[in-house]
Amino acid sequence: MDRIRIVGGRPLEGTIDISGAKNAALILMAAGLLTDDRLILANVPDLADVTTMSQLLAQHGIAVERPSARTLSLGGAITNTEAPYDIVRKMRASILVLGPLLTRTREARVSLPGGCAIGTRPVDLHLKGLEAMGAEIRLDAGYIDATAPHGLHGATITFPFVSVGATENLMLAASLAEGETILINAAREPEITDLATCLIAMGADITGLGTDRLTIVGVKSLHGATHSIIPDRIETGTYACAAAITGGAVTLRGARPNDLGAVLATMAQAGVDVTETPGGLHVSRRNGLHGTDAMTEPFPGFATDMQAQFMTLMAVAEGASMITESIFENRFMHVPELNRMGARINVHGSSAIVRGVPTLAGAPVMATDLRASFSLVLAGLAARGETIINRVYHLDRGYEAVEHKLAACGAQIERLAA
Ligand SMILES: CC(=O)N[C@H]1[C@@H](OP(=O)(O)OP(=O)(O)OC[C@H]2O[C@@H](n3ccc(=O)[nH]c3=O)[C@H](O)[C@@H]2O)O[C@H](CO)[C@@H](O)[C@@H]1O
Ligand SMILES: C=C(OP(=O)(O)O)C(=O)O
Repeated sequence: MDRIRIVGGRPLEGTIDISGAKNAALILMAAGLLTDDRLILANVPDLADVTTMSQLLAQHGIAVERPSARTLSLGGAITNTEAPYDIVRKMRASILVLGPLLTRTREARVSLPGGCAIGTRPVDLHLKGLEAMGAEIRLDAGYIDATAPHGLHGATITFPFVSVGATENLMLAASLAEGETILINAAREPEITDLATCLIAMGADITGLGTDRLTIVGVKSLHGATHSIIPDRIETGTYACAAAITGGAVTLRGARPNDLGAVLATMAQAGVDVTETPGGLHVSRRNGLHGTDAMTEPFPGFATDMQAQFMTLMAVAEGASMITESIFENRFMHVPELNRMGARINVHGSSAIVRGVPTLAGAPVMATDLRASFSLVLAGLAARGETIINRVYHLDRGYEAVEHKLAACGAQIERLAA
C-alpha cells in the first residue's frame, strides 16, 4: 500500500488547478444509463472512484471511453441490471445506478451498500421514494431486488431530512417516469444542480433548480448530450485550508466560491484571507488563526465533507472551537490521529472541542476515510518534522494528484510506493 511522506513547515505559494467535482462526476456517470446515445462528460477528474464507477457501468453494458484525459464518453444499451457486491462495496455511490436501471429497464438488482467508516448510511429514503413511484422492492441475500412491472410513475415525495443521494436517485428515476414527480425538502447541493442541468440538456423536464422543491415531469426518452462537470468545491475548500494552515498564499484556479456555502465565511471568521478573483479564489493568511465554531449542515451550510480539514486548521488556532457534526454519526476518526500529532481535541457526542496548540509534531498516522486522510495531510504540512500517512488509497478515491499539486506550491511531499 502506498504511503505519503511530508516534511512540514513550508508555506504554500502558487497556483492550484481545481479538478472536476468527484460527487458530480459519479452521479453524472450514472445518468449515462438513461440513454443509449452518447453522453460526453468533460472536466472529469482522474480518481479511483471514477474508475470504480466506470467498471460498474461497463458491467451494465455501457461502453465507457476516455477520448482525452479529462473527457469520458458513455454510450450503449444496458445489457445487465445487476450491480454486484464486489464493486458496490468499494464505493457507496454505486447505489446511484438503482434509479436509472429501474426506470429504464423496470428491474434492478443492486447490492446493499452497507455502512462505512463515517456512519451506518442507510438507503431507506431511496427505496421508499422508488416504492412511492410504483417500484416493488425486496431485500434478498444482501441485495436490493427492485422491479417496476408497470413502469415507474410520478409521485410527490417529502423527504423527512435532506439526502443528497436520495434526491439524485429519485431525480434520475423520475426523469423517465410517467407523469410528474415533486421532491420536497430536496437537497440543494451544487452537484444536484449540475445533474439537473445535464439531464435538461439530455431532454429532461426539471424545474426548481437550486431550491428544495424539484419538479420533474417524466419524458418518453432522453438523448445524448455534452456536459462539463463543475469544479470540486470540497477540493477547493481543502486546498484553501492548506494555504491557510501553512501561512501561505495560493490561487485556486477554476474554483467557484459560491459553491462553498458557509465554508468560506467560516474560514474568513477564523482569520483566513479569502478573495474572489476573476478565475477563482485567492487564499492567504498573514496573521494568526483564531478558534471558530462550525456545525455541519446540508448546503448551503458548512459541508460535512470539509469538517475534518477545518478541524485540523482549528487545531493550530489560538483559542478553542466547537465543531459539531450533524450529518454523519461517526465522522471524527481523524481526532485520535490528530491528537497523536499533538492536537488537543476531545469528542463529546456529536461535537468536538478543539483547543488550539502552537504547533503539531510529525508522526506516522493512519488514514481512515477520504476527508480524514486529507486532514492528516494538512496536519503534516503544518507540523514540525516528518509525517507518514498510511492507507493512502482513501485519499486517491477523491483527490487527484495530491502530491503534485502540493509540491508545485513548495510543499515537501512525496508518495512512497508500496
Ligand atoms: C457520492 C456523494 O455524493 N457523496 C456525498 C453524499 O453522500 P450521501 O448521498 O450518501 O449522503 P446523504 O445526503 O444521503 O446522507 C445524509 C444523511 O442521511 C442519512 N440517510 C441518507 C439516505 C437514506 O436513505 N437514509 C438515511 O438515513 C445518511 O446516513 C446521512 O446521515 O452527500 C453527503 C452529505 O453531503 C456527502 O458527505 C458525501 O460526500
Ligand atoms: C463521504 C464522501 O464520499 P462517499 O459518499 O462516496 O463515501 C466524501 O466525498 O467525503
